[in-house]
Amino acid sequence: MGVELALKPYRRRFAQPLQTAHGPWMWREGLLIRLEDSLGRVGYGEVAPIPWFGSESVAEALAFCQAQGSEWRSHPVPAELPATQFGLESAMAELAAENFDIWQEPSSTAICGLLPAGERALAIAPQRFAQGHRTLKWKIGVHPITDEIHWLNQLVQALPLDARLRLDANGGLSSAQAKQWLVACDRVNTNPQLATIEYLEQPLPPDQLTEMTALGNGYQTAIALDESVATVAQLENCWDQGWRGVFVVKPAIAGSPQELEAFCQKNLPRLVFSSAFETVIGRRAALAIAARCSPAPAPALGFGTQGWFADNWDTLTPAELWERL
Ligand SMILES: O=C(O)CCC(=O)C1=CC=C[C@@H](O)[C@@H]1C(=O)O
Ligand SMILES: [Mg+2]
Repeated sequence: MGVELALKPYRRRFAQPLQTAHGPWMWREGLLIRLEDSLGRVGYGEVAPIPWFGSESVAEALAFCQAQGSEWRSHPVPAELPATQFGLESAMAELAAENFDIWQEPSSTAICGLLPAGERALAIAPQRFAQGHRTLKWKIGVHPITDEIHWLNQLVQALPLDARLRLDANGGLSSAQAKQWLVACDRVNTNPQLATIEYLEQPLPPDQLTEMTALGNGYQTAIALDESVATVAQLENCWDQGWRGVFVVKPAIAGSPQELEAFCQKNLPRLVFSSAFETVIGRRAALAIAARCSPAPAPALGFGTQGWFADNWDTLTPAELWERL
């Protein structure tokens, strides 16, 4: 059965640059995939790489897909192209599914609201709460640590008691700064009058797993790995090295969805699913994986990424988005 593959690269601009310890992110580049079989069934997929997390670039994904031509199904996607593995496998899964369009976007209470880095988080947090989010995520390691810890203390004073806060350092802290942050987090988490800090995400670079394990054992506040576990291979490696803290998983850059689901079902890890700032096409596939891998009660989904771009693509269906490009 012939399956035709069509590709559409895209670029979309953040309304405001996303500030993280990796630096400002202004443009999200990606690649949409459309498959159609001889029966007229269609499947969409998305390649949404994050090269600074270790994935391939859009150019590498495009070169691979174009080089395959009509033979694209006869060659396995190399492990070095995890975002391409996700995109192609998701598109094939949708093509084979009876009807992918029974789609239900999760409610805001099930989604973690994303706050801008810096002091602006103080003004945006109430808006996220008003939108229904009860878990919020704040990027740290962007401004001087004394300023950020000062803003943290203001933020938790302003949040309702049932709020949960995730702090994401994107591997940008030194060991001393990570300890400074964990002291500040434990001070909040031992005060029953304040909101809870759910975890400190990727405090150190991925090559410092031993230090992060020690931090996890030395403080009350949990540590989550993100950049350390970007692919299924890295998930398995950290698991095999004994990591039992939180695993933040971005399905769009993790590689094969089937392999990811197998890892989840085999090990039942403490998982938080996270967006790669993909479009509706990648989002639906990633959230479908999260739904299959997250036993209730699941932690809030790290998919508060809609509305961060300067376009209206988040309001479109996959077919409408494909036609728009
Ligand atoms: O995880 C979330 O809640 C939202 C997604 C998110 O924070 C990220 C997506 C992609 C790259 C990073 O800037 C960032 C992260 O590090 O988790
Ligand atoms: Mg992160």
